[in-house]
Amino acid sequence: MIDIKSLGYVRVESTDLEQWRQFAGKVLGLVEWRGTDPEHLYFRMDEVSQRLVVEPGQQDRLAAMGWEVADHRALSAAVDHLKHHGVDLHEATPEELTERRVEGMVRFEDPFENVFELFHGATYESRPLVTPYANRFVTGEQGLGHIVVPVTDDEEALRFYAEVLGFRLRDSMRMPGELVGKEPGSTAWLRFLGCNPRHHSLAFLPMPNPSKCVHIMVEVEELDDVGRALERVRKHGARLSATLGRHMNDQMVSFYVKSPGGFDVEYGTEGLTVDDEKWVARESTAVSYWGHDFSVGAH
Ligand SMILES: Cc1ccc(O)c(O)c1CC[C@@H]1C(=O)CC[C@]2(C)C(=O)CC[C@@H]12
Ligand SMILES: [Fe+2]
Repeated sequence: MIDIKSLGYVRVESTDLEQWRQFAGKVLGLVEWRGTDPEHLYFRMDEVSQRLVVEPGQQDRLAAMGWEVADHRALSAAVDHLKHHGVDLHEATPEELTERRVEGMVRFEDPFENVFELFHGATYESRPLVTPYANRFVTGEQGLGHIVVPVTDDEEALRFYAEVLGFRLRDSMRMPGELVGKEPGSTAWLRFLGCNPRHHSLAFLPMPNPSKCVHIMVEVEELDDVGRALERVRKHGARLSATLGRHMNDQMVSFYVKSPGGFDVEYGTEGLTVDDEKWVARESTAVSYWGHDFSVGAH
């Protein structure tokens, strides 16, 4: 069994760390924090020592997603389960553990070369977080937000994430197959999966993406925090990918902005929380109730 509790951290590879420093701090309102590698950038969103890590690299892309499990027993049960399913595992080196400030970690790839890290025992800080714009992030048992990854086979993706990793299906959206290179008239599925009360922590889009990420979403407590962030997007000349809108499936009010990583960051509030005992997975028939004009991202 794998019992993933939440999306714990995101690691990004960057050709220009200064751009990420400005974007994460000034646009998103994250708090830069000292970490073990002076060449890396570390950002806090809450008490956890590092929620976003930016490492220098040859490309601008997602490096890894960190998924948190409860403790050492949960991690070793997950390792047994993954081995049983034939997943190739890399055990963290002592250096990797030190740099991530976690007690245990294993890394593996899904069938589409998306990099997953399962970890336990992250450090957390005594110093309360003071964000630059007094924005407060919704984290806790809901984790840092959600992530949408690219896949090339929507059936295999659902099998792997639900049957092997234990995510629960929360919602689906139908896309015309020809949009993603399948035969005309066929269907491709966009799936939204959860592992805690957050409506979705992981979603996939059946379309390849060189940045290895479609977007990550961070949630703030107040609509005013979203509005202020939208003003900072303009002020700092960041590119909007979609206008403000309210999603149908998780009812989140959000906008999308281009990050220096080549993928978007969705910045939202009022996301739906669900109870697995009562939840029924359905098919949403629109991206949004209103807004979310993605055509602004084309220019
Ligand atoms: C549809 C939806 C529901 C909840 C979300 O948090 C969410 O991000 C989305 C949109 C997902 C997706 C995207 O991010 C890139 C552009 C996409 C592929 C579309 O053109 C439709 C759905 C969009
Ligand atoms: Fe999203």
